[in-house]
Amino acid sequence: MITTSGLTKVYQSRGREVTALDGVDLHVREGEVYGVIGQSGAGKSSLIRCVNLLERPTTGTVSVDGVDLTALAGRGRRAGKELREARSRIGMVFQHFNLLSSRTVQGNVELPLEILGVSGRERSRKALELLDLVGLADKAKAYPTQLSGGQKQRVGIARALAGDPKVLLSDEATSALDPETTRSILQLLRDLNQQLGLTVLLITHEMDVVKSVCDSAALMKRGRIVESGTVAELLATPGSELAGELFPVTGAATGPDRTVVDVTFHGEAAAQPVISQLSRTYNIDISILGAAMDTVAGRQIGRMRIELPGRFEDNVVPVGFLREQGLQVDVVGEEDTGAKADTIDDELASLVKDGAK
Ligand SMILES: Nc1ncnc2c1ncn2[C@@H]1O[C@H](COP(=O)(O)OP(=O)(O)OP(=O)(O)O)[C@@H](O)[C@H]1O
Repeated sequence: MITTSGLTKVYQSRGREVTALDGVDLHVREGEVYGVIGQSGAGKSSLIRCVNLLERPTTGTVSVDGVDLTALAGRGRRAGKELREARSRIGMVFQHFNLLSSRTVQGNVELPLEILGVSGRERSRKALELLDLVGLADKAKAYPTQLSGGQKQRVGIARALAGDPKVLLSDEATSALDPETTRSILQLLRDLNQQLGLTVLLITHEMDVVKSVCDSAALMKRGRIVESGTVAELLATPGSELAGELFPVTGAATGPDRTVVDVTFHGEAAAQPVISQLSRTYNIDISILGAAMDTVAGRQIGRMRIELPGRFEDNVVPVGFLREQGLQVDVVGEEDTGAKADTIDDELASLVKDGAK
């Protein structure tokens, strides 16, 4: 739904060049909620502003719903109209809401419809329908100053939906809100994503935002995307910084001759009682050193750091059992996990053969 290829943005600032985007390739699938996370100055705002061409990229292309927006830009009056039309199908939600204080709530939602030339009656019908959708049907005649931050953002979202967009861009939409209001706005974005099939690209500096609503995420640093994928893919990537931050687990071995293992659960495996099965099958005591279980984008997912008695060599079979259950297992402190994994497979194979004999 959204693709950027080799996107760069270089600003000229007081006689020197600032590279805000340095070759960004982004792929957002239709119907997903995609989060771009990064620290201040990483280039997130520049990226989102280049996606709807509020900011013209220095090089590279942006296409949204199959339309190459960069090709539409700067081709005289007619192309300008095409670009405006394409933009009207991309909704945008801002951190500070950007509502007009002189207009009522309904008037704010009607504004983009006025620009699109929609008739008065139809504008009013559409605005009231959208206000109902975001849970503000009773605030149509209120003014922005009479609303809470969360309500203002709901108006901002209703306004962003006025042009029936297929894509919603969210620029730190919850950064100015308290945690509870943040949750309700994120839930609204998720509901709209599901009810309307809306594709949502959001930028944030808060990992909790990614955790609670995103299907996929990308980590930005110094104008580049350094990691990206679905949450499940990220969790399955050993050493992924995003996965580590989404599911931080800590805890050190409680003594010598212990094996510490990080187990990541997702998909069907998350619902199975694997730890108790492991304990019963091999008659071993298992200590949980740390855990982070959560529902991410509606799926149960998590990570647990457990400790098994004995050295790694003594735990080859239990570790193999966990892997057989479809879990991702990383042995903490084992340097060459790839080689170890092969060793485990070989040893398991020979154990199975021995058993058959
Ligand atoms: N209009 C501009 N002129 C000059 N430099 C700019 C401009 N806009 C952004 N920059 C610079 O580009 C870099 C990336 O900024 P950007 O706002 O995209 O990052 P960000 O990740 O969104 O940060 P924040 O979360 O603080 O908004 C920064 O070094 C910033 O100073």
